[in-house]
Amino acid sequence: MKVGFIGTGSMGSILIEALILSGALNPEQIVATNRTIEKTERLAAAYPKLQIAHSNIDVARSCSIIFLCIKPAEYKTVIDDIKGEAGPECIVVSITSPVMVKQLEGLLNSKIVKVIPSITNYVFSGATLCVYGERMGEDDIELIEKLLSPISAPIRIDERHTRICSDLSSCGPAFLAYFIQKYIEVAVQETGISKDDATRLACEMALGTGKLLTAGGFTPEALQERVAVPGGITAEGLRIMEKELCGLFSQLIHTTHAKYEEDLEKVESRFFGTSVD
Ligand SMILES: NC(=O)C1=CN([C@@H]2O[C@H](COP(=O)(O)OP(=O)(O)OC[C@H]3O[C@@H](n4cnc5c(N)ncnc54)[C@H](O)[C@@H]3O)[C@@H](O)[C@H]2O)C=CC1
Ligand SMILES: O=C(O)[C@@H]1CCC=N1
Repeated sequence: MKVGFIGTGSMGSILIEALILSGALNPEQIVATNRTIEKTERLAAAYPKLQIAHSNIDVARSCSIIFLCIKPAEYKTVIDDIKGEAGPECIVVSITSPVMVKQLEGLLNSKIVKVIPSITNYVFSGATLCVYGERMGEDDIELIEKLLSPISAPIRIDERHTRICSDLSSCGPAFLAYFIQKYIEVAVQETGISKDDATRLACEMALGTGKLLTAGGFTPEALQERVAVPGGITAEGLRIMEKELCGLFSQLIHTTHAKYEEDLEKVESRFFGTSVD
């Protein structure tokens, strides 16, 4: 089985490396290309058996699974490139949230699955969000989940919830990292602790908290309750957070969803020419 990657930018290269390092794929099973081919050449320098393709058509011609690791604006070109080659037995995996499975089913004869990864997959953790198209049979689903399982927990989602699921799973690492960065910056400014010490402590804390909230069996509520002893210091900190952050998350979700609606419209107009703008 050959697995193709069109787009070896940030997410494409993370997926390729994670799949190789986890043992899910051997480098010789991978055929990859990118508009700027040097990006794929850099990957091939690290994994010499990985095959570089010099066009999107070559990837489609040689692979039974093709990952599209490109941005929404790039779909039209790539779909036009591969549609003559990606046949009914081929599984096309799209990793982009505002491109709908139905849109791809309308443009390609292949089986379609949307898989939204997360940077956390690089360390074999986090989710991959899966939306299966109508042409995906049980065997195809099993094949895709077998491929994704060594690097993630594949979780089936309703496509209507793509945005909020990717906010939590894929944008979440950046949001959490922002919180940690600000906490460190202020700790340094206010107390004179070194940035290195503060960073080490905060990052070890984040790792341990993640473990408690997964394997450790804690819910977020139970964890707070356990740490915030009555009359203690954590409770005072939580009181401030509740006061200062209460509107933040709904603003965050409204903002990501508004941007998503914009992207959906742009994709619709590029594919079908029916945008309002
Ligand atoms: N970065 C992340 O954490 C996540 C990204 N995604 C999604 O993955 C998609 C790609 O994101 P990134 O990898 O971060 O973007 P990126 O810009 O780093 O990578 C896209 C790659 O596609 C290549 N490309 C563009 N047009 C092409 C064409 N016609 N043929 C071949 N290659 C072409 C570009 O040269 C670039 O290397 C986006 O839709 C993003 O929303 C999804 C989940 C997480
Ligand atoms: O920032 C972005 O648009 C992508 C989607 C999910 C994570 N990164």
